[in-house]
Amino acid sequence: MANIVVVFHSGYGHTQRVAQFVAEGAGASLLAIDADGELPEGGWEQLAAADAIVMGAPTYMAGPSWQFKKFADASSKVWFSRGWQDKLFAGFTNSASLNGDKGTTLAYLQTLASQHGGLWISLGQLPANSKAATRNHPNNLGGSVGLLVQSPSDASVTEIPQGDLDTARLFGERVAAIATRFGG
Ligand SMILES: Cc1cc2nc3c(=O)[nH]c(=O)nc-3n(C[C@H](O)[C@H](O)[C@H](O)COP(=O)(O)O)c2cc1C
Repeated sequence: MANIVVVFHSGYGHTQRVAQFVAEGAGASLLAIDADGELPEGGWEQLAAADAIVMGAPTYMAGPSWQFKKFADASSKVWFSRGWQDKLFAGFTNSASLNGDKGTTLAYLQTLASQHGGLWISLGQLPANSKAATRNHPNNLGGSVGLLVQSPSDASVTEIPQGDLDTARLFGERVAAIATRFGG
């Protein structure tokens, strides 16, 4: 079975719930970036051993949270030694608005993976964008580069639209299937 790590930051718990669904689908371990932008002890070693790294962050002001960015900046040490070269990568973001400029966060995550010499796994799901489509349908937000999730601004962590959570689980399954194909 492939060794997949979901590394994420979540300020208020919503992105953490999404990370749990991705991890469930992928059979992955969760690695949380804390409120100071730090990994727990052994976190960097866990990432070094991973076949695939799924990166997740909430969208704050049109980009990843500063805690995620601190993690990304700290990964420059790994970048320099090409430690993540040819690993599989994927990414997700969550924000309050339907759009909310999530695209810039995903583009950032994809670019970060590319700086590390990684291979990017896209979402791989058709959008549910017909008149009949609802927020209960997978990929109702129409992502392609990665997973998009909306947590309405007044929603508790248990009120994230089910279709987005289903999208997250399916995305995790895709990452696992591809990692296995790559020999993970
Ligand atoms: C500082 C800050 C900036 C935010 N900026 C955006 C934004 O640009 N677009 C958006 O749709 N939501 C924005 N939000 C809403 C969050 O993305 C949303 O509440 C998300 O669910 C938070 O995830 P978390 O609970 O994992 O921290 C912002 C929230 C905060 C605290």
